[in-house]
Amino acid sequence: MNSLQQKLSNIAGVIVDLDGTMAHTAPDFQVAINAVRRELDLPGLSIELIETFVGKGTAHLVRRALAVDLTSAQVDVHFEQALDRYHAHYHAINGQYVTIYDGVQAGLSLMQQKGLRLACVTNKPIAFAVPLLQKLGLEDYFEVVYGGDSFPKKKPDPYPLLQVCKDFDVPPQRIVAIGDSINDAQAARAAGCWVLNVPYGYNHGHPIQEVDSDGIVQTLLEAAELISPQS
Ligand SMILES: O=C(O)COP(=O)(O)O
Ligand SMILES: [Mg+2]
Repeated sequence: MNSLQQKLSNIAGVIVDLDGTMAHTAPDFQVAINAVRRELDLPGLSIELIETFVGKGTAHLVRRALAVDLTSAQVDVHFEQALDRYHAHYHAINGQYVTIYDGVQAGLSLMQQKGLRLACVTNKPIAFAVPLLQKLGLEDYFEVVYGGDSFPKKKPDPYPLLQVCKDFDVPPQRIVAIGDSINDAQAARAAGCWVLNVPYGYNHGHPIQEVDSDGIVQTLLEAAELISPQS
């Protein structure tokens, strides 16, 4: 057993992030953001740029997408309506252009077979998160799902992760959080959970190797192979 496997033993539950970890959702974000920008007579943005805005919730995404060419005073003027329009556009397409990353179903299935309890904690609004999980056929893996608006605080605040620990009635050191961004790692560290990062998602344009975590796994299946409920 290597030292990472040792750390990830005696685990009771796993908290999995959604955008950039289970699902490549940036194409949906691009369609909805560019629809809002079109209504404001602004040109479309590339998926690569939009990916750097993902991970801190919808309000952050919309603000950053407006700030590409508007001053901060102009962003303030347009923000509320742009957010409303974004919600409408996103609602209309949620999941349409999304793909699941390799190893997600296999990883979640193996975690379940090992007796690990599963929660999904995302910064995506809960009204979008649950239908997306349903559409992708992933909803049944999770005992609980929390969105960025489920509580007054979202990742990188530890609050939603600590709530899962309470729900499962297990201490944070028996929980592993898995995510694609520094938000997931900071929330896990602050909660006292273990944290694994995946390298294929959206880390605000920064290499995932710069993030303080317990390890990087290539897929959720690799994570599932490392994590064990036995000490
Ligand atoms: O909506 C977002 O900002 C992304 O959310 P997630 O990476 O926490 O799933
Ligand atoms: Mg993410």
